[in-house]
Amino acid sequence: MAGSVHFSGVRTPLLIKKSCFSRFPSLSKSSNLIEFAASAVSSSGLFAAFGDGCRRRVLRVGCKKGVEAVLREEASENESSDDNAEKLACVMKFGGSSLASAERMREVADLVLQLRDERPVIVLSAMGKTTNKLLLAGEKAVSCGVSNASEIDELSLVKELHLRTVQELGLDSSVISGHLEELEQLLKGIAMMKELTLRTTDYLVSFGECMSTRIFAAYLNKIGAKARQYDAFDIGFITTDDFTNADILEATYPAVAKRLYNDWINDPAIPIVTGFLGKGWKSGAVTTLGRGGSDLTATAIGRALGLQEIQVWKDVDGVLTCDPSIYPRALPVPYLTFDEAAELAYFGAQVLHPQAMRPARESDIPVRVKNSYNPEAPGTLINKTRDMSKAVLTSIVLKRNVTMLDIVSTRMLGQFGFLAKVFSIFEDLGISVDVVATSEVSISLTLDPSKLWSRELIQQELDHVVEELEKIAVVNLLQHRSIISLIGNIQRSSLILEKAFNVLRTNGVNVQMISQGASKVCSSCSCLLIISLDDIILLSSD
Ligand SMILES: Nc1ncnc2c1ncn2[C@@H]1O[C@H](COP(=O)(O)OP(=O)(O)O)[C@@H](O)[C@H]1O
Ligand SMILES: N[C@@H](CC(=O)OP(=O)(O)O)C(=O)O
Repeated sequence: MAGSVHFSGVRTPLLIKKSCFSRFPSLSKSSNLIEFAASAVSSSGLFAAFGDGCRRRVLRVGCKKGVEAVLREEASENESSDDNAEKLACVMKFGGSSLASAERMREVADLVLQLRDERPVIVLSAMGKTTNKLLLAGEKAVSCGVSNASEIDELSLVKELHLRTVQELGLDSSVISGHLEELEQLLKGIAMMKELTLRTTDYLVSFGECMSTRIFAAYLNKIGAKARQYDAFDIGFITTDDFTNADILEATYPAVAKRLYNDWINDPAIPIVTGFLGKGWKSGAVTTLGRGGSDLTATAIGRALGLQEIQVWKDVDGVLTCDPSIYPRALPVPYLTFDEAAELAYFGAQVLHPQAMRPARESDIPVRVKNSYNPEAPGTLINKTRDMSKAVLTSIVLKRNVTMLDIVSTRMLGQFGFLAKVFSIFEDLGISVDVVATSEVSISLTLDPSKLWSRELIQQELDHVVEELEKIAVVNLLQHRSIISLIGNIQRSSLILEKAFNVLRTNGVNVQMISQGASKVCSSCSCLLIISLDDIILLSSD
């Protein structure tokens, strides 16, 4: 294959079904449009800065002049009244795996109190596997009939987990009973409509984070640590209206800073914020940031408040050399750059949300990945740069069940406009392209199903893509491929590839596509090898 290139960032917009939410009053949690919706789109890009006097902290604010002026004014007012007050200094995010039970909530509360001097903002995901259960409950509600909606197994499991947790923590069930009733009503509504839109899906899963944060805040208050619960969609997390995969808009940063900062100054209490959730700037409805999106909530808060450190607490000793479910002897990687971490996440490492590094990188705030089950472990520290002199291969990521297309032009050599036509087809169909390799007359690429949340591309969509491409090319569709991403030192890429190919050859595995992305500025590279599913099974068992 000649002239192989890698475009890791070629993305096309997601097609979104029109929602029927407005016809569904019982589902309409919040119909208010966001006050500063206009500033979200017409952001002036002006930046204001105010420091906290004693710390390396610059709050950069990209917003419309009006909001900016208000903020600056309030900041200076606040600064005069709180010169000696201690400011919020770090954000600690705990995922579902850290919050699976009452016992885990207690342990996380102990951890938060031990690190109280760091004056943290806490971001929480839903408890355990609640998000998956809510999604499944929603799917079942579509076809189970209104009278059966209350009996959906997953609803019972969610209720049971949350009520048991509340009881074991010695809290009053009123902390979440309203949410549980509303959740049941919502499932009945879905059953009645026999339809689950992306918008309703987001509203449905939001119950997980809304309940976990309420329980945790109530527990901290009960044990005498003053805490205050916040729903992210109520404190300024403004997003696009791309339900199930929304992007945070710039207006979020000043709004969140203003709300958390003012409350902290006026009446200090540990802020407990829902991860994963936002508010669509046009619809005013609850949105979510894509699976694992609480990591992004944490880094966005870090950037909004100009904090000193962002901590992401998981159930592993940091970012590991590969997925421990594939290779149990995987080791923690002590240091990573933002670019390496983003690359790792983008190519499928479940440990971090693909977009989470962006706010941290933009504001240059270190991110520490720690283990809530083993707080003593040093974890992984992610920064702008690191010493690469001894680095060879940093991490291996496996992405399974990838669809690959070989597209060969039916025209003569040297035809111009072929690539443009191919990509415009993907753009029109709203399908995201992942890895790309080209030669003079052909192009091989893989399709990224991640924008179509929690499901693979369906056969109908694939048939449609092939049909459109066949108008200009001969197309070969290959399903069930796997991408092995080798993330390592750009200076050692030949050594990395030599070793990788040695292993593959020894195991009789043929590589069907190869692509290397390298950035001259970030000194790391990612080599992507695409092989068949059978071969990956062979390699994993070896
Ligand atoms: N390279 C990797 N390093 C660390 N964990 C990984 C990696 N690849 C996959 N994982 C999986 O990611 C999980 C941690 O992420 P996640 O489940 O999202 O945590 P949480 O829900 O607490 O945010 C680990 O339990 C591990 O199985
Ligand atoms: N609860 C959401 C958001 C999230 O970030 O979860 P976690 O931190 O447990 O991966 C999800 O399951 O996707």
